Formats: sequence, C-alpha cells, structure tokens
Amino acid sequence: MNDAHSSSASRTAVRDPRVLVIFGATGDLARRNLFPGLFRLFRAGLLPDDLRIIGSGRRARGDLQHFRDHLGEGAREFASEVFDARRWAEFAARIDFVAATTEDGSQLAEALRRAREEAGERAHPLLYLSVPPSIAEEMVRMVGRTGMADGASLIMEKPFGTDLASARRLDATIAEFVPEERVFRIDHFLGLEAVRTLLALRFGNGIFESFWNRDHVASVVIDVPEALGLEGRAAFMESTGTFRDMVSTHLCQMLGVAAIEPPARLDAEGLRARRLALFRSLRPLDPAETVFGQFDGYRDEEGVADDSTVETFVALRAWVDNWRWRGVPFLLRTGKAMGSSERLLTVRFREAPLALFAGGRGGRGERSSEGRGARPDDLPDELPDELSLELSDRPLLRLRLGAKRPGAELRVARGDLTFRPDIAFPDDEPLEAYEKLLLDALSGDQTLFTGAAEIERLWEVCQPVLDDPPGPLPYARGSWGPRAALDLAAPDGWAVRDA
Ligand SMILES: NC(=O)C1=CN([C@@H]2O[C@H](COP(=O)(O)OP(=O)(O)OC[C@H]3O[C@@H](n4cnc5c(N)ncnc54)[C@H](OP(=O)(O)O)[C@@H]3O)[C@@H](O)[C@H]2O)C=CC1
Ligand SMILES: O=C1O[C@H](COP(=O)(O)O)[C@@H](O)[C@H](O)[C@H]1O
Repeated sequence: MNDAHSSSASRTAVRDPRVLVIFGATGDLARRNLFPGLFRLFRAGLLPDDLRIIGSGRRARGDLQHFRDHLGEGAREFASEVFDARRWAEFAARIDFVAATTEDGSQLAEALRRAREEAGERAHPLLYLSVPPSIAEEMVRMVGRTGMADGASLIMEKPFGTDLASARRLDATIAEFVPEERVFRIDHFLGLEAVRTLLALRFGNGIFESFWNRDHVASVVIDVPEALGLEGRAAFMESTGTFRDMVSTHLCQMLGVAAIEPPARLDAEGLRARRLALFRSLRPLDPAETVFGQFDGYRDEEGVADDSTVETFVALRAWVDNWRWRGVPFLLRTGKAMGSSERLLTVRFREAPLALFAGGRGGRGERSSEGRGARPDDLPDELPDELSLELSDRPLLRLRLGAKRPGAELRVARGDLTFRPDIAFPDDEPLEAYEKLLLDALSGDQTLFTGAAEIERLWEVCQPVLDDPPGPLPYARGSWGPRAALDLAAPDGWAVRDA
C-alpha cells in the first residue's frame, strides 16, 4: 500500500542512517508524540531504512513486546490517520528497550555501542533527552561519562533548565560532550504548521509590516487553555509547574514569532538573532501582573502533595519595550483542566478613528450572525477587529472586520475572512509538529530549534515571577481560571471565551 503521507513534494527523505536513543521513552511525551511522530515519518518513507530506535526509562514495565504494544496503543490513538497494525508491527520491530538511570547507563551504553557497530560507519547517533528538566543535567553527565555522546547529536526537551543558573550550567555541561552545532533545543510549538503560516504571512507579503506595530495593534493575546488534567504526570507537574512548563517556553516563543523584526534570512541564525533581540526588549515579568491558579481537586491527585502550591494555571500581561511594540500588552494564558483545549494567537487592532457607522466603536456596527467561524456566539459588539491564528498543524487564519451587510441600508456587521492552508492546498500534507522537528533533527536542520542565548534571556525575563510567585488561586475544573485572570485581560477579554 502506498502511504498517502509520502505524496508531498516538499519533503526530503533523510538518507543518513542513524541510531536514535530516546531517554524518557516510558513517559507521556514519548507515547503521545515522539513515537507517533516517528511512525508518521516511517509511513511517509522518510526514516532511514536501517534506523534503530532504543527507548530508555528507569525500568522496564514488562518485556519488550509489552513496551512496543504500549507505544502501539499511543500510535493508534495519536497517529490514528496513518495507523495500520501491520505497518506498526514492521515499525515496532526496530524498537528496543534498555533501562538507564542518571547513575547507571552502562547497559544502555553497551546496547548503543552494539547498535553503532551493526549499523557501520555512518551510524551517527541521535540522543533525545525527553526527561524532566530537574534531572536533565545529571542525565547529560551520564551520557557523556559513558561515551554515548561521542559523535552524537543531542535533542533536549523543554524547559531547558529550571531557571537562568541551571540553564547556564546545562549549557556548560552539554558543551563538555557535544558541539553546539549538534545540539537541538526543542520547543515543539515552533514546529507547528501555524508558526510557519505566520512567518509566511508576516514576511512573505508586503502589506503586513505597515500595520504590524503599536500604531495599529491594541493588544496581542496568546491563549492556550487545555482541557486535559494531569494525565499521570503528577511528578512532572509537581517538580515543574505550569509557568516553567508552558509560559517560559511555548507561550514566550509564540510571543517571539508574533513580535520579531523581519529576519535577514529564514534560517536558524536569522530567526534566533531576531528572537534574542526581541526577548532582550521583553520587560522582566511582573508578579503583580501575573495570576497563578490551581484547579480544584489537584491536591487530591495521586502523587501531589496535600499542601502543594504548584500552579496549574498562569495568566499574565507582558510588555515589549521597543519602538514597534511599546505600550502594547501581550496577554498570555494557559492552564490545565480548563473549559476547552484551544490554542489561539490573536492580534487585536485599534479602532478606526471616526465612527461613521451606527452601533459601534470606531465603525463597528451590528454583528452578523454568519461567518463567525470557530468563535462562540456571544461575542459582544464592542470587541475589536482582529486577526487570529489557531496554533495547530491545520491552522485556521481568520481576519475579523467590519463589513457592509447586503441590502438597501448601509448596515455594518462583523464578518470573517478566513484562510485554511490545508483546504487551500488540498494536495499538500501538513506535518504534525513533532514529525516535522524529528525530521529536521534527523536531517541536521536547526531552523526551528531555539538557541542557548534566547533561552537564557527568557529565564532572566521570568526570574521576577520565579523569585516571587503569586499564590495560586483556586479555580473550578472546566472553568476559565480564577476571576483575577479574567480581569487581567479587561476590557476585551481572552481570545478563547466563556461560551
Ligand atoms: N507530555 C507532554 O505533553 C510534553 C512533554 N514535553 C517535555 O518532555 C519531557 C518529558 O515529559 P513527559 O514525558 O511528559 O514526562 P513523564 O513524567 O511522563 O516521563 C518522564 C520520563 O523521564 C524518565 N525519568 C524520570 N526521572 C528519571 C531518572 N532519574 N533517570 C532516568 N529516567 C528518568 C521517566 O522514566 P520512568 O518511567 O522509568 O520513571 C519517564 O520515561 C519534559 O521535559 C517535558 O517538558 C514536551 C512537550 C509535551
Ligand atoms: O510541552 C507541553 O506541551 C503540552 C501541550 O502541547 P500539545 O502539542 O501536546 O497539545 C502540554 O500539555 C504539556 O504540559 C507540556 O509539557
């Protein structure tokens, strides 16, 4: 059977055979994203034919078949569009499991040595550290100590460190064993199709620059509520918290993509330089403009301390002090166990200087009942015009504007101009974020990976909140977070609204 995924002409097959070692292969990310992503690449014919994959965790939870079946269930659920039991079995035959801890990696090192020997001279290993940030440095030391890092490339999951000092230490430790050009610091939001959609929109068109600034933009909202709860990740949440997990990483990176200056080139160097410059202008976050929340019942979850003060929700207002953005609030929100799972980046525009049409501020009139796209039905009329982008692999781009309603009267209502790349270009196959980033790492392409300096700067920006974290306010499961967080986004509110 020919795999539909392989039809895209934009893909380049990876030819260099490698051995891939995934540390944290018994964890949530591996089951939910990494192995499903690798399986998609396999189905698309984009994995080197002789790629061997060694998964590792502290201990095996059964025999090898059990491990493969566990991953297979994940692929069935999270790569359902390409899942096929026969092809999974073919793919799974490449997967092994060898336990390793930060203290003892000898068996894994031996397994990797054998795999490299079997694969021959071109067996350049790729090591993927998908482990909690609290143990990342120890893990890198173990990997270096045992010789596994020799000649290897290294993918480091986010968050990279837990603060500025630990990120610097981690950078220094990695530098002892792996040259910088072989280090891939991953933030999978940067691998989303939507991010490249936004780059294309901003820098592939001549018109956007003229209004992409403080003169025309009233606010930027990055809204990432998640309906899911802990999903068995209590230990991770307790040691990391949502601020480090989501805000210092994904949400700040999305702010970066929305706000950077045009890069000289769309490569790793060009993008990293622009993000670093932007993050240098990002004002250190103010605890007084930050709300932490904890969902009701969090402390009753297995593995959570009875008196835990860990935040499962964060909302904040950030400011970029440069010529383009001075005075424009950037509103960031995310949390677990919220009303729905959505990811929206919304740029809200200033109103027209003169209200020529009846019924609204600056020219907005009555709402149309058509064309509201994915938004709930109860949008107040006074909401501003906006451009919003779903941060997904099949993004919807929507420009909401005032428009004349048909008929004799000159009535203005809100209407949406929408664009969906996967519908506009039905023959092209979008890539899921991890699929894209794994492919890039296997190919040695760093364009969509973050740089050390920008991560360090982001930790500096986050430090005031880490030093003086607001006490978490309770919120009901399935809600939109604590009341104080709703107030933070007044007057226009968050992008994902209480339906
Ligand atoms: N889950 C998600 O949706 C996403 C997670 N990430 C990132 O991926 C990384 C992993 O997250 P996730 O999979 O959710 O975490 P989990 O807690 O589900 O899994 C952690 C993994 O790390 C292993 N591990 C923990 N401590 C040690 C240790 N001392 N020595 C060896 N292995 C250890 C665990 O092994 P064992 O099972 O034996 O305990 C397990 O395989 C994190 O950095 C996270 O930020 C990024 C994007 C999304
Ligand atoms: O990095 C993380 O991301 C996920 C959200 O991303 P998704 O692509 O899996 O929806 C988040 O749930 C998790 O807590 C965090 O570690």
